[in-house]
Amino acid sequence: MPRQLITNIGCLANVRSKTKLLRGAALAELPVINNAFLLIEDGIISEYGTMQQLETTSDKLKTINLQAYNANGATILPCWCDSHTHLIFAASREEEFVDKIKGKTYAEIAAKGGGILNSARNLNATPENGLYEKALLRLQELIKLGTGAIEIKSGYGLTVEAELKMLRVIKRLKESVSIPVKATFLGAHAYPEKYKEDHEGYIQLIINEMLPNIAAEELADYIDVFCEQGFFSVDDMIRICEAGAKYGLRPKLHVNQLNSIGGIEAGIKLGAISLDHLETMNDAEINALADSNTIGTLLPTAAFFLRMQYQPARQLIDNGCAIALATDFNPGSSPSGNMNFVVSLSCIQMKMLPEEAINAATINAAHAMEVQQETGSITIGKKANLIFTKPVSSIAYLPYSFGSDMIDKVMINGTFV
Ligand SMILES: N=CN[C@@H](CCC(=O)O)C(=O)O
Ligand SMILES: [Zn+2]
Repeated sequence: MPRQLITNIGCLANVRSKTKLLRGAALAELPVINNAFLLIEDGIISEYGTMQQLETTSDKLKTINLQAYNANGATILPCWCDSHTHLIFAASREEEFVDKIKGKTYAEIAAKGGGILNSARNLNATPENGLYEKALLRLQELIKLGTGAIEIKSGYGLTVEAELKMLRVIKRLKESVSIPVKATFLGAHAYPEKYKEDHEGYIQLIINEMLPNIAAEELADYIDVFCEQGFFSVDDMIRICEAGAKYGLRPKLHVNQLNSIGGIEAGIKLGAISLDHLETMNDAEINALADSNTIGTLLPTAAFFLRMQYQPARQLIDNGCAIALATDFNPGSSPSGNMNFVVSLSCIQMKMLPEEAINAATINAAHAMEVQQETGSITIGKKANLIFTKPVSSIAYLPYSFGSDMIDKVMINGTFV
């Protein structure tokens, strides 16, 4: 691939010489270079600076095989990293959406076989190829919306075969797209119908059947549990994560979505890389998270779609927690994988500063899926996974203009998609 020189960048945002997880006041610092250039070699960022510096130190850039692209004043930022999705599903669930409009709660819908079990029935009936085709289309659409790294969970299978099927689909996606993809095993998403009265039996199935098979095929990077009243208890979560740890799977966990039942404290003790959702947090839990190395991943579109209280982002940031933002893309509680909207919503409803939201959706989110050495900032040696915006008056215009498509082009590994 030729070397690419991008010139006349109005604002090159999130430029960092070092990769570091951000917390507290540092989350609000978004380093930028105005009137910048960027050099890409073999899809990797190799140099950047001001246009003035380019004119004075341009010897290296005068060699042959240089492809030039004039950004004409566009803002360029690293692609979004979406560190929490349920991208593999067989069918949408808009009938439940209408039921909710008519007054049913998430818990009521789940209790009568809707929700996760509805998705599991559909997924079990869908062949692997069909699931793969649908998921690939969704993923290609998300990349065009600026997503340059993604985590995808299983958890709509809930049988040995169907959980393996989902994870095999994720493995195929890893091979088909050129962005980093991480796979999380979420067999403990809900108790399936067959094990409604035998929770212990299902936990045994996860530990003794699912996990060994997943490990044998090397299908998962992480393990997840939906720790919630009516789903998996804290003790269940501990047992399942300890079993996952034997196969080297670090936890990324669903906790404190509806109720605070001890998932934060246990998740931190389990060494979770991230604790996700966090709509319901008390002061002690916020302090415990702040004192830990675990990242709190906020999923504001799930709160938006379920008409719940938003995550207490201000309190979390002001108390020193490291936070990331993600879409939670799934057919039940967040049927959108649009990170641009997540960033807007975080500013509008959770009072995050635009700089905080952009950092939480890029560099911190990259840490929440351990791709921070590959992407998440404009750093020499990282992938040229970049968002080129339409003309904007400032960085704040991006979240401010919610619902408008402000992306002009997306580049993945140095190639426009
Ligand atoms: N809360 C648990 N799991 C998903 C929702 C799953 C569903 O409703 O299908 C979530 O993260 O919101
Ligand atoms: Zn989720």
